[in-house]
Order: sequence, then structure tokens, then C-alpha cells
Amino acid sequence: MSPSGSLLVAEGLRKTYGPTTALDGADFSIHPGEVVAVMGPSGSGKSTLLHCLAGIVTPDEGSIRYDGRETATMNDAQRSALRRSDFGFVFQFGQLVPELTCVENVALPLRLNGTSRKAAERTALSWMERLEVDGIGRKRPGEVSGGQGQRVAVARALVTGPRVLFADEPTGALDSLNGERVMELLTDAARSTNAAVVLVTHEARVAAYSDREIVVRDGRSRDMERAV
Ligand SMILES: Nc1ncnc2c1ncn2[C@@H]1O[C@H](COP(=O)(O)OP(=O)(O)OP(=O)(O)O)[C@@H](O)[C@H]1O
Repeated sequence: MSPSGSLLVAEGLRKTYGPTTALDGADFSIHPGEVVAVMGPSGSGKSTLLHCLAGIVTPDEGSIRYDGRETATMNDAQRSALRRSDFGFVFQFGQLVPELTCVENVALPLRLNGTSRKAAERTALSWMERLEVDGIGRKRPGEVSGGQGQRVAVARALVTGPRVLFADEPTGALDSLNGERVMELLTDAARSTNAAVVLVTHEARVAAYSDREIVVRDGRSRDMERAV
């Protein structure tokens, strides 16, 4: 694995929770615009790796360089500023604000950055069009289907133009048809903006949308050559 030209590189990550070793020397790298699937059995350390890469969890050992900057040693304020400015997140479920309409949900990150309501909702709607959910802008998350809700969540994650999109089992709560459509739209949208995507999944069908797969086992990662 050559890290040259990589946007995000991690080396030798270790993380323990009490007696449990979640990461045991994991490595990772991703280029701008690349979609990398992180696969592996339950409990192998996939989510912990994603959380370390995204600056949500601090590793006990190892280095993480994002765009030339070491993030593993940044303080909380620096890491949360980086998350807000450069990263987007999609999780399995539960991430939309139930009291807001779908378009307000998508516009929220822009509103928090100080964008006016009108401009934020205009940009939000254009992202919702790309994710084919512009017709449900005025509905609340409780009134839309699971697949529509995930597409709204993807639009919200991309609305600020992140350079890395972190997606942890983004289709885990969807049936396979809806899951595939979400993956198709998510990867198309990310590629069109040259955002890198770190995609945690245990489904080969979902990983098939990636450019490259790595497998995490017992807290260690290795590249998997796709047999095509
Ligand atoms: N906050 C935590 N406190 C204690 N143990 C944790 C914590 N987070 C993760 N672990 C443990 O670390 C190990 C790796 O967990 P992790 O969630 O990274 O695995 P995973 O591969 O994402 O699993 P899954 O596919 O089931 O989501 C597991 O044994 C888990 O129980």
C-alpha cells in the first residue's frame, strides 16, 4: 500500500477498551475521490477504525495524517473543527432530527455554519434532487420510508462539500433493493465532488460499490485484492 498522494493515512493504530483490544496495529489509506470498503466480522474493529479516522475516538497508539496534518494528537476542539469543515457522516439510522422537515435536516449543517435559511435550503434542495428525494422536502423524517430517509441523510452529509464521507453500515437497515439504490446514489454523488468515502459494511453486495476493499480481523487490517 503506497500512501503517496493519500488524503488520509493511518499507521499502527491501537485501541483498547479495558481488557478488549479493538485495534491491534491497523493501517489505512485513502486517496481523494476513492471509495474504500472496510469489511470484516462483527467485533473485528471496523467501527473503531472509522471512529479513529474521523477523529471521534483517539487511538492509544499510532498515527493518523489527514491532508498532511497529524490528527491523533489534536485536541478535542481542533478535531471537532476538522470534522465540521472537512468530514461528512452517514450512519445506519437515527441521525435525522425528527422535529425538522427533510429539507431543514439537509440544510442544517449549512445553517450551523452561518448560511442564511434561503441559501441553505436552496443548496439543500439541489442535493436532494441529486439523491432523488426533492419531492419529500416538506415531510418530516417520521413520514418518509427508510430508503428515503437514508438518501436525505446522504444529502445532509454531502451538503457542506466534505472531502471525506464516513459511512458506517449506511444501508444496514434497508432491504437489498433500497440499499443498492442508496449506494449507487451515494457513490455517484461522492465521486462527482471527488469526496473520498470510508464505507464500513459487512455486506459484499454493498462493498461491491467501492474501488478497493480492506478487511479488518482481530483489530488488524489488510488489503483485499478483488477477484474480478
Ligand atoms: N466504547 C466501547 N467500549 C468498550 N468496548 C468497545 C467499545 N467500542 C468497541 N468496543 C469493543 O471493541 C471491539 C471492536 O468493536 P467495533 O465496534 O469496532 O467492531 P465492528 O467490527 O465495527 O463490529 P460490528 O460489525 O458488530 O459493528 C469489540 O469487541 C467491541 O465490543
